[in-house]
Amino acid sequence: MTFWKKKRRKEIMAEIKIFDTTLRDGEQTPGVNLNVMEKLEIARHLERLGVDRIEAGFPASSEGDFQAVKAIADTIKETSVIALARTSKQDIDIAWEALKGAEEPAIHVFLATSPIHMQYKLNMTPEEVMDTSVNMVKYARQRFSIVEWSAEDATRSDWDFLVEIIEKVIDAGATVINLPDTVGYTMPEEYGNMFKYIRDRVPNIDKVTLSCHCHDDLGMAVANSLAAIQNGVTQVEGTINGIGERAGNAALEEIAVALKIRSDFYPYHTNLKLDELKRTSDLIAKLTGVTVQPNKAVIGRHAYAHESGIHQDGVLKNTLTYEIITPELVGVKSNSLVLGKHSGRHAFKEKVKELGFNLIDEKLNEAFKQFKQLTDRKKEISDDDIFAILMEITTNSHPVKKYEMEMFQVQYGSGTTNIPTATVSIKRPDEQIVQTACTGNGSVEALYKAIADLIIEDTKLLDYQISSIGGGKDALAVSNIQLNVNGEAFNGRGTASDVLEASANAYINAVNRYLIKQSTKQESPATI
Ligand SMILES: CC(=O)SCCNC(=O)CCNC(=O)[C@H](O)C(C)(C)COP(=O)(O)OP(=O)(O)OC[C@H]1O[C@@H](n2cnc3c(N)ncnc32)[C@H](O)[C@@H]1OP(=O)(O)O
Ligand SMILES: CC(C)C(=O)C(=O)O
Ligand SMILES: [Mg+2]
Repeated sequence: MTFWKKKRRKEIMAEIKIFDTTLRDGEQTPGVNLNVMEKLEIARHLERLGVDRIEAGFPASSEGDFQAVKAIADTIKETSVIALARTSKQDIDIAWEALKGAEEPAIHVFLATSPIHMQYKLNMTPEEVMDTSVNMVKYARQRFSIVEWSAEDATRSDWDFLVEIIEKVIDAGATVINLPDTVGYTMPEEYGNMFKYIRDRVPNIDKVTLSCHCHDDLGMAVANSLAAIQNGVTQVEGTINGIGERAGNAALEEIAVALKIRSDFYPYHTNLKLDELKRTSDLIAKLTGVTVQPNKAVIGRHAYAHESGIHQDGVLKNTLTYEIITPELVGVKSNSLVLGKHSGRHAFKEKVKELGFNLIDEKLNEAFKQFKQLTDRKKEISDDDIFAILMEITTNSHPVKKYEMEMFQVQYGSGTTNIPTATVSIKRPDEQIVQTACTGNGSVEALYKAIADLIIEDTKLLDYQISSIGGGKDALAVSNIQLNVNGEAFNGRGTASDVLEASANAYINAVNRYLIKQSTKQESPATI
């Protein structure tokens, strides 16, 4: 295609807005519990990725969510920030308090419309659902110029009821209508037909943006979203890496890249900077502790790897034989700056930029110091190693007093005479240094028993994973754990060049995340 033909085609390609709900629906992934600093860093990455709207949370649901939405609304200026609310004046008021500092405050009000939800969950008649939706959309419009209304469980709702209620909420002032497939039940053709049915019958439908929101229970979330787009939807909701409640949400990276690669078939485009996808995905995987499966479409680690001889032969002759997406398109770098023992500040600063971080001088110096310490222990420093340092620096600097590991020693043993024994010394938040020794069936168990003894909070290990980042025998160990702290689940992560040190760091990290959450609760009441 010539340059002018391409330009002309782009002009006639309709724009699809990307609504990212990684921080709201994505955080509903079991065990995921992001703190304010982490959410803010994710929001910065989403802003740079070019999403059109960030759903930052559900402010009325908790103090932590309120704080995070407020911090994001006050900081993110290039992207519209939206928050979720039930059809309740109190939820809408709390959302306003969190969002009023945003460039363009927007609210997302939802109420279920399916018979099963109305009867059993809400205990409301269809008429009550209709009146409540209309009244709360009107109420929200008194403050917000953008009001999205969602018919929760739309795909199991009566289509004629949807036609009726949608017309009324648009008259009440809704500016976006979202029809979610809340339980991932629908099929592509059926979902597309539902949007067509609504567009053909709701007389004022052209006044609003139509939005889709799909879950992946039957593995159809991306296909369903594309079918919705083909039937008049101009906003698509989803999460990066497809994380979310149950089987997750539609993976935004898959939708955006499908639209790009098959632009011959789909006359649509998004505003995403596709080469930002990989680092955004990496950050979210690491902060949430939800790792991306290696064969995941678009951003999985194997998505660009060719294993078998015939494929390798084909790729060597012409990459197009087996590669429909180039790794560069989504920001998978093949030959970027390699850093090591002899690298200086300039190269390090460049690498920090390349990895998507923007650090003030003080933090940059701290990161450089940690990088240099690592080069004393490790010959080759990978991007993943540097990424781990930067994440700790940017998201772990909350002023709350935390637990710190002072020293630990593990004596390994097998058989009946040598019992694994760990001696641990930690500094508690009140600065007191305490020490104990414990035995266990293995080194990690002995270590964790000793740490648990010294931690004041009641802790119980729910899940433990260990993996490595980078290659070679001096790769960094990463431990991702889930810990019950005083009755609530927290993810913890730890990185170190030693497996036991990474494991210990993960345990302490999970408890410190609990402390950060507690301090957020005390700092500012969300109730107004
Ligand atoms: C499809 C979705 O993703 S919806 C969003 C889901 N997200 C969340 O639930 C966020 C986390 N949730 C929470 O922290 C809590 O559930 C809270 C704070 C929101 C509410 O907690 P509680 O007041 O203890 O209520 P609980 O969760 O037990 O029950 C939900 C109540 O909200 C009602 N409700 C559910 N949806 C709506 C709605 N859209 N509008 C108004 N009320 C609603 C339910 O009927 C129920 O009311 P009831 O107490 O009169 O029976
Ligand atoms: C709140 C709504 C939009 C939702 O997440 C769903 O229905 O899945
Ligand atoms: Mg959802």
